Amino acid sequence: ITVVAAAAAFQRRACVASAVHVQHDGQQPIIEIRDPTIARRALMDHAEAFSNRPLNIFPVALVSGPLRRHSDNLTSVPYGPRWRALRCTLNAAVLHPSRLGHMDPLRLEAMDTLVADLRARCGGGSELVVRDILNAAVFPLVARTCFGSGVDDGHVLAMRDLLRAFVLAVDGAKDFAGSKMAKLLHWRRWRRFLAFRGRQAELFLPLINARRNSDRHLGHGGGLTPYLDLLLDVRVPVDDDDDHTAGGNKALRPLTDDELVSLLSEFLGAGPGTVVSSMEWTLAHLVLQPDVQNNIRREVDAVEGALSEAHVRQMPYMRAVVLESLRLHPPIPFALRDVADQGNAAVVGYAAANVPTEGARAHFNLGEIGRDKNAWTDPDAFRPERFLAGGEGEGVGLVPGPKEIKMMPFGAGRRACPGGGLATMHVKSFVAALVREFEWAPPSGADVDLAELDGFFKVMKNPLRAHVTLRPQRG
Ligand code: HEM
Repeated sequence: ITVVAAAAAFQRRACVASAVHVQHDGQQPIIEIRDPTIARRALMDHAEAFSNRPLNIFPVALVSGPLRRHSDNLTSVPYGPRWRALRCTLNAAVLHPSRLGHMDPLRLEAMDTLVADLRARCGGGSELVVRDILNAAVFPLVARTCFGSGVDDGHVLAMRDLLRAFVLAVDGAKDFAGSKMAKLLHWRRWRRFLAFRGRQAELFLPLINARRNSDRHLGHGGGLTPYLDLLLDVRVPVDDDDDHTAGGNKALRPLTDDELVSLLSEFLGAGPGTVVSSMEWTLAHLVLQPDVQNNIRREVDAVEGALSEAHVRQMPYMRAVVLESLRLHPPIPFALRDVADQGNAAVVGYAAANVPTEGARAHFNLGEIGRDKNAWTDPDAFRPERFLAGGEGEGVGLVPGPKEIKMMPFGAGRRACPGGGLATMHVKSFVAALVREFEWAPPSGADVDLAELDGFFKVMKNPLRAHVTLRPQRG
């Protein structure tokens, strides 16, 4: 959640001409990188220097003072043994490719719920705004991946509402970032913002304690282990220092309640918003390009029965569509890094004497990087075919390898997003179900507006409205 929140705090900059742009946000210089070659040099060749995010990633600190480091999540923890332990835990839980199929029962249930909801709303055919409908299906899926399938609907709804309110508050927090005077002027909103932390704890701690006191090791039976269970079992180094760990001080401890709340809210914040944003952008392009929709339908209609992970994994055109959507509309606008010293600033191509860059942040502009005209022909066009065999994007994956960056919607280097496989599996599966059951067309007398809004997530400025019609029964 901190990654996406941070992105919200720093809106898209006006200057798009140069590959690197420096400005101050009132507190520290921000070096914005828009060029994939510079991004690769920093994140791959100088990975060591660009492996941490800024500590003060929110416009205001949620937990301040010495307590701050004690409530780290994976996004904020410095690169080191604790980061490694947390990242392995997340991978082991749900993100490892071998685990994606274990989520089929939960995902298929969520897809059925979504299809039933849309059927009920569209009748013979009707115009719908889809974002909230998508979110209503995706959020419970992510919440149950996190807390287990036993969490009741009321609790899921409360978490969803809290997260939604938090997103709005982060967008609003820009007004009081930075200055004490602004905090005084906006004190009501500032206090409300700080209260989120407490409300998250109130919602999560009963679930954490219930799980802690249950026989949670029984009954997974080779199925999906909730993320929370793994967090309760993990032990992290007491001393988060590579030298000490290597030197023998390998004392371990369980995670604190504060850390658990941070990690769980990171999971709930990272998943649904990004996935729904990506689904909405993808559907918008399908509405605009019926030929693309039909190509997907050919792959989807070839599947008999449930759209399992194994089936969806075998759909090259669908994969290409989702990659193209992420290239053009990365749901998180920026990847952030610390630029600890002047030397690191030189790596990204900026070390001018007139702006001290010591202690700066690097903002990798993911949208601009994905539309680089040296990497792509006609970079602003939605053309999934580029990712098929023989296309200029053949071999491009979710996260770039060390040699070349052509797009990086999930970031790059050591701190790249570990959730890409899971997220794209969700997007592909839901879109497959929606294209199988419904025809998607523009609303009558209106067009689809592809304008972007860089808020907490990069979303459609005007939420997608589509004419949705139930397809005739097949076979
Ligand atoms: C379409 C969906 C998603 C997009 C576009 C996305 C994008 C990103 C980006 C751009 C970053 C920063 C990478 C960097 O700094 O190089 C990131 C980090 C992260 N994401 Fe995602 N993400 C998505 C879904 C998810 C999901 C589903 C999860 C977890 C369930 C997740 C968990 C994380 C975590 C934990 C980090 C921090 C990793 C670290 O610092 O080691 N993300 N994500």
